Amino acid sequence: MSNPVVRLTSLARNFEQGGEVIEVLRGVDLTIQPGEIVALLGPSGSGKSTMLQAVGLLEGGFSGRIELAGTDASKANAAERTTLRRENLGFVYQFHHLLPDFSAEENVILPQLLLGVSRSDAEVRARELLGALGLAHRLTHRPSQLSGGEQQRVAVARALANKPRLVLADEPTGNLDEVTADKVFAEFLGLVRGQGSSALVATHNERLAARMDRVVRLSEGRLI
Ligand SMILES: Nc1ncnc2c1ncn2[C@@H]1O[C@H](COP(=O)(O)OP(=O)(O)OP(=O)(O)O)[C@@H](O)[C@H]1O
Repeated sequence: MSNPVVRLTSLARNFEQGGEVIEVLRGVDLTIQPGEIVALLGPSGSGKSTMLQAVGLLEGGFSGRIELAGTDASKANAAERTTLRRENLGFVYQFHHLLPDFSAEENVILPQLLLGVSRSDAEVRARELLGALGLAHRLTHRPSQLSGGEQQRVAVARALANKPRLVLADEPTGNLDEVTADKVFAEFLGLVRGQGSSALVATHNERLAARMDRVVRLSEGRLI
């Protein structure tokens, strides 16, 4: 059997605020298998974003073990973490974080070039993804010329461009009205499933959570 995509063991994180220590994560254990789509629920401030930042290897300060595709990322140096991130992960946030001076297509091409994909292959992939998301007519638009739903679709295409083993999504449709959020989320899930990626999706939305394969909840620093 192949390695789990992620294995977290006793993941913990404290923050210090005004001399007081807040234990946000107090020993999180989680294993995600290839192709599994997991909803991460929890009240505001429970540590969902903190947990995604740990798995995304975006911040230090954590204790415990983070394994990505069989590699112990907790021991990796900064350069190794960057490589692990590029080769394994895709990110979608509540706000699109697209590069404002680049077109929709360029925003989806760039992460592929960073991984060494040829420009022509990257263009084919960008058009395939943007086409599947109904944006074939928006390739040359810049983010500011797109609607909120279109911007999030481009962000989804960018996250999936390199067929990451794991997509980390933090309230990916939290900034959209309900109807658009439902549509974009369905498209996101369809594409993630279609390419066999796994996903860990932080959300407040129980309705969206119910569409995923498994739901985990953060409560008092642990998963229940
Ligand atoms: N850099 C930081 N310094 C100090 N405290 C922090 C820092 N980052 C997060 N926290 C605290 O950690 C707790 C968890 O924050 P986090 O953003 O992970 O929660 P969340 O579950 O994602 O919340 P939300 O649903 O509102 O986005 C909060 O109490 C927050 O104030």
